[in-house]
Amino acid sequence: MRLSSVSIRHEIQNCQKRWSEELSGLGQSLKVLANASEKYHATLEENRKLFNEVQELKGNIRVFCRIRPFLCNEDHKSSTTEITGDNGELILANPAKIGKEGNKLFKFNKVLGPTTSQDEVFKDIQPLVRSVLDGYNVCIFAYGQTGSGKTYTMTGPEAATEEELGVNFRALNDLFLISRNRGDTFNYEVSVQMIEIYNEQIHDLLGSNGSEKNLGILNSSLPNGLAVPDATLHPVNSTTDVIELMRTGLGNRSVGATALNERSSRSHSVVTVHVQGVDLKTGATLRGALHLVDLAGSERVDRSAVTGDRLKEAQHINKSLSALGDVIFSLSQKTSHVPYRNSKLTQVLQSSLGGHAKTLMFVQINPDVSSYAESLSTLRFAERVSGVELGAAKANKEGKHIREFKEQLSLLKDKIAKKDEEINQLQTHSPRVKTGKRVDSLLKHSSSSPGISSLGSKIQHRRTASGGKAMGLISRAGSDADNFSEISDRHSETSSMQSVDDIQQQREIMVLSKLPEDEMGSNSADPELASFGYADSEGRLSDISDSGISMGTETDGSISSMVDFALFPEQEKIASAWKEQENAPNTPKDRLPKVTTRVQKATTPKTAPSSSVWPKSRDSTPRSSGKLTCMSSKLCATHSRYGLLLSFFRGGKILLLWGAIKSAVRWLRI
Ligand SMILES: Nc1ncnc2c1ncn2[C@@H]1O[C@H](COP(=O)(O)OP(=O)(O)OP(=O)(O)O)[C@@H](O)[C@H]1O
Repeated sequence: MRLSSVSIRHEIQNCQKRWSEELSGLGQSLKVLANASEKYHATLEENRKLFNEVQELKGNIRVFCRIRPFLCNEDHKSSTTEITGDNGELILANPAKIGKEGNKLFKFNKVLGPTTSQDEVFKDIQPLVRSVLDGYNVCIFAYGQTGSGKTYTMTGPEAATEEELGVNFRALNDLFLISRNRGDTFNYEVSVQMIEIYNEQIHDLLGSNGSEKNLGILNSSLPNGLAVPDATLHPVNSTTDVIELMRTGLGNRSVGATALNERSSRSHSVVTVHVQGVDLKTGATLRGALHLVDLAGSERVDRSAVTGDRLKEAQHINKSLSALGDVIFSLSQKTSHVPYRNSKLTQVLQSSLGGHAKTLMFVQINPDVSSYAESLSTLRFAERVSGVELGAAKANKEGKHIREFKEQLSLLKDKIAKKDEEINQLQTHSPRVKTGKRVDSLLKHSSSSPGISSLGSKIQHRRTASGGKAMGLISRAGSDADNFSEISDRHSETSSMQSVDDIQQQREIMVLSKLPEDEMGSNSADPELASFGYADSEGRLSDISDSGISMGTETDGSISSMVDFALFPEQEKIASAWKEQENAPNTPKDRLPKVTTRVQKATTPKTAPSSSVWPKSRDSTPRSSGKLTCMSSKLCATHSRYGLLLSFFRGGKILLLWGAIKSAVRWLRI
């Protein structure tokens, strides 16, 4: 008995030993497993991050799917959606099909379940919002059927508590917070615009006189990111400012009651936050814009049981959303033409959908069984959106000088636009202009060389080496003529008084003719043109005067016919004049300028100022010689033909007057 008890004890001890050894072995392998699983999770997390980074580099539109909770009046038991883990996967189950057959799997950047709070939603998009302060353009928009929670996500419910505030408020709050924190290095200015697109019309929601006016959209947004420049831009400095503005804006939104959602907004609302930051050290500027878009509900017209105005609204909404779909589709197909212009919505969002912006879409889902069809089409649309690559986002950073140049450029563009407007007004007021398109082109031509650009051309032509000074002089005369015609066209052509500007222009031409030889470029390639430079002012006065007269006699002798011819050259007249030129006995055909346009045909034979302007030609060749024509065509090709013609004509008028005064004085002396 004793022996057997000892052996049993030994056995037990051995067993215990083996167990403890096995246990420690198990423990070690468990540790290895735990390590492996930890690594696996870390790798998964890293994979997700890398995937996001790749998407960011490609510039993919990020898609977050948010499923709203059941409302009181909905059947809580039957949901069409099932979230599988936190990897962005979502299963949509078809209530008509039982089992796996009816399940459809969708994958997005993130799926937010019905219990996700507003704060959690914002945390996920916070980095995106903050990048606005680094000069990026960001667009966040909510898409989904009516009543799926778009307004809840973007703005929050009516009379929201602090926890219920939506993305709009939180984003602006966050921007204020960060901009204040960066106060030592950056000076930020934040301003807000709020518009709505209702029945394809754009209304300002923050305007003082309501949202009645229909605003226009720019084809490409201004450097400051404004696509709708006429919408009121409110500077904001605090959260209270923002809340005030949002209230005003929301109050102005078009709201109608549909059978689906009592508080259903029937318009797309776009809140744009413009941020401009100046680096206090370098003076460089950062410009970012954040578009927060609450789209109107996508709905099947039959389901919302609407008629009349509401039906019209629904049709407009669906049309603009399908235009959005077309844009998304062509972006994902990388087609050369993207149909942005098919709707106001796509026009407003153009810079965020096709530019180097960061774009995120909240796809809102109503989990109710009755909404299965809408949920399916919404998720399919979202899947297509997530495949769109916009290209890597780019920050809008500008050095101090570039900013200044850009400002100057936009000022100059403004001036040009104003001049064009003035010309257009004059065109409509002048009875003469109604008759011909040619005047259009004439005026446009002169408007396209405003004072500043012609100033540039003056300097440039003065320095022209190959053409010599004479050419430069002619060029200058040409560019001056452009200005001249522009200025004087504002006044009546038949006005008895010449404007001071006209006289000054003529004086300028004369002063230039007196420039010293070295500046004139005596080694001019074209002696005939160079000789122009030597003409004394007196001589040129009479020359120009002659030219005016001879131009008149070439038509029918009357000044009015001369003007008519210059402005409205008839086809046959031009053709016959041109034929005459060609058939002239002393005209070598190869020296005739090639006629490429009607305008040139019209002006060339007539613009050829009489030979007296060109001393050598007067002596050696007949007026209609090929040489002269060639010279005049050179002149014409270099500069505004019409402008020059008018300039000579007007010069002729002044000098005619001047000549008359001189002879009167002489006659009195005699
Ligand atoms: N996440 C959520 N938590 C609680 N309630 C929600 C949530 N999402 C939406 N709701 C509620 O659902 C209803 C409809 O939401 P909401 O008005 O935001 O829909 P919508 O998609 O903007 O509709 P519409 O297209 O007509 O503007 C509201 O009563 C809202 O409070």
